[in-house]
Amino acid sequence: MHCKIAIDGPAGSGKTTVAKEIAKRLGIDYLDTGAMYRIVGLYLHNCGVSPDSTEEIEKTLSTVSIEYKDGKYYLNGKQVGDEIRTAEAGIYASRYGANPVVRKFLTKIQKEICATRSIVAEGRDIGTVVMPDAQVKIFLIASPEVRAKRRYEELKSKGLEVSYDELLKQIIERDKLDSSREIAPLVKAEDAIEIDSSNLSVEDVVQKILEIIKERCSLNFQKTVR
Ligand SMILES: Nc1ncnc2c1ncn2[C@@H]1O[C@H](COP(=O)(O)OP(=O)(O)OP(=O)(O)O)[C@@H](O)[C@H]1O
Ligand SMILES: Nc1ccn([C@@H]2O[C@H](COP(=O)(O)O)[C@@H](O)[C@H]2O)c(=O)n1
Repeated sequence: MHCKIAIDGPAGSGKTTVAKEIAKRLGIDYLDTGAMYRIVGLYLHNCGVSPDSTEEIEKTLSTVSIEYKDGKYYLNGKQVGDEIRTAEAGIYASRYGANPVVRKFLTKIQKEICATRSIVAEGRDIGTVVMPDAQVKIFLIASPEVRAKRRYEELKSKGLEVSYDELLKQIIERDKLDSSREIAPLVKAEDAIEIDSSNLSVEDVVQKILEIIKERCSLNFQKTVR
């Protein structure tokens, strides 16, 4: 039986870092659904389509293909790079991600990817919409200040000129957009376990989640989990 692990939470709480590490240790696939919203948000923005124009979005997406193969994402057959990792792409993802047509388009693809394998999927609505039947649902949080500081360190380490105050403002804006939208808002699933990573190391969080997975999934841990 496949083991489905859903990790939801706000920007910068550590979902990607933790999900990737858990997938690696268990030898299963990992899906970053945020990357898919970033791809679509950036594409629609660059096409000059307004986030509110459902008809135009529908028409534009009818010629778009998003694929996921071996941990890489492809837009119309071309592999996507770091251009989706900017703060601006995150804002576009949030803005267009509130549109029902965008959510329907991406949720269908995400469900298809998750249906056929054991997987760790991370995002905002995995435990509530994409994989409501997941055996393990984690709601990973951290204070906005801690998340902004982490993002600041991360972007600085990539040589980007960033302002902590600006990042904090963007994180608070994205939190608001993600949790207040009508469709598939960022909300803790009833059966999700909340973990506050504000004062935990990455390893602490990974170990906590692996313990929960061990209890609920019959994956062969002997050979994979250290
Ligand atoms: N527990 C932690 N302690 C310290 N740093 C962390 C922790 N978890 C993640 N980080 C760091 O914080 C930054 C953001 O982490 P990550 O990208 O995994 O967050 P995220 O929740 O996926 O964010 P987003 O939703 O915006 O993609 C990364 O540089 C990561 O290394
Ligand atoms: N399942 C998801 C995942 C992401 N989003 C939106 O995309 C933005 C970027 O996500 P990151 O994880 O890369 O930060 C995010 O702020 C959400 O607005 C979503 O709606 N559903």
